[in-house]
Amino acid sequence: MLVLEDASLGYQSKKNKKIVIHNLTLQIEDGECLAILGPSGCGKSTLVNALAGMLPFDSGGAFYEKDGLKEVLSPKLHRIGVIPQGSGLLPWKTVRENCLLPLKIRKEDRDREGIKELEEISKALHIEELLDRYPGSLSGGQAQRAAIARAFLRKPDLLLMDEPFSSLDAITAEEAKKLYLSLWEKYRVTVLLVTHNIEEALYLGNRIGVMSRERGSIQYLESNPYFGSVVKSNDEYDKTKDILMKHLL
Ligand SMILES: Nc1ncnc2c1ncn2[C@@H]1O[C@H](COP(=O)(O)OP(=O)(O)OP(=O)(O)O)[C@@H](O)[C@H]1O
Repeated sequence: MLVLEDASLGYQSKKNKKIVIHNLTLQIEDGECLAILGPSGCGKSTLVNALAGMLPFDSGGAFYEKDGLKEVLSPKLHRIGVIPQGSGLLPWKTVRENCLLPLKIRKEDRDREGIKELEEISKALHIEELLDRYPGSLSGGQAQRAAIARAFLRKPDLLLMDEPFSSLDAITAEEAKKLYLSLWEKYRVTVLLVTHNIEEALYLGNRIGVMSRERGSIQYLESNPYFGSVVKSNDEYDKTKDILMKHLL
């Protein structure tokens, strides 16, 4: 379980410190996807970067609890996967090398096992023909699916997704989300998804939180009956979207 306790952080300029996340507390259960919606500039990427270990918390912090043991969340101790808005693939490495790199870096080069799993995951994401290609020769949707493969191959303790489908056109994004979800259902990874897309949050989040711009606080839609369902439109669904939209404004 991921636990964020009274976490605050911000950016220091020459003149002052701008606090972006104020005393934020949240939990994500093992195998749960918490989708956080928030208006532009409310601090979604800042939160993701802090959880990925790229920005330090000023106070409070993030912890990973397993089997009664609570440790400070850290990329040194935990496998933290990130799927950013752009794929984040290294352009000078093939898709296969990109996918296996995180295992190599952490000396988790599970050789045959890793290679076999990569084959399975890339088949599930329909990218098995692309493994020896370089990212520059892929379409946006293909590159994003490669980034999903790379993240799942690590079997992350925590997967962070920052607007992972927002650079794709609607049809490509829908396909990539469907493939991601089928993989998530198989691996049951603990996920924090940040997005400004209400329908995406309703489709991919077991639970939805809305982050406000002013206080950095989060209001929750505790249960999400639309998780995993492609809903075109109906009164209840539209009402739920309206409620979320009101929190966002
Ligand atoms: N490196 C930085 N230095 C100073 N301020 C920053 C830096 N990065 C982000 N900010 C500021 O922190 C606030 C939160 O930014 P952040 O990128 O986390 O928001 P966001 O919710 O992800 O926005 P968006 O949805 O537009 O990507 C914004 O006001 C932004 O200008």
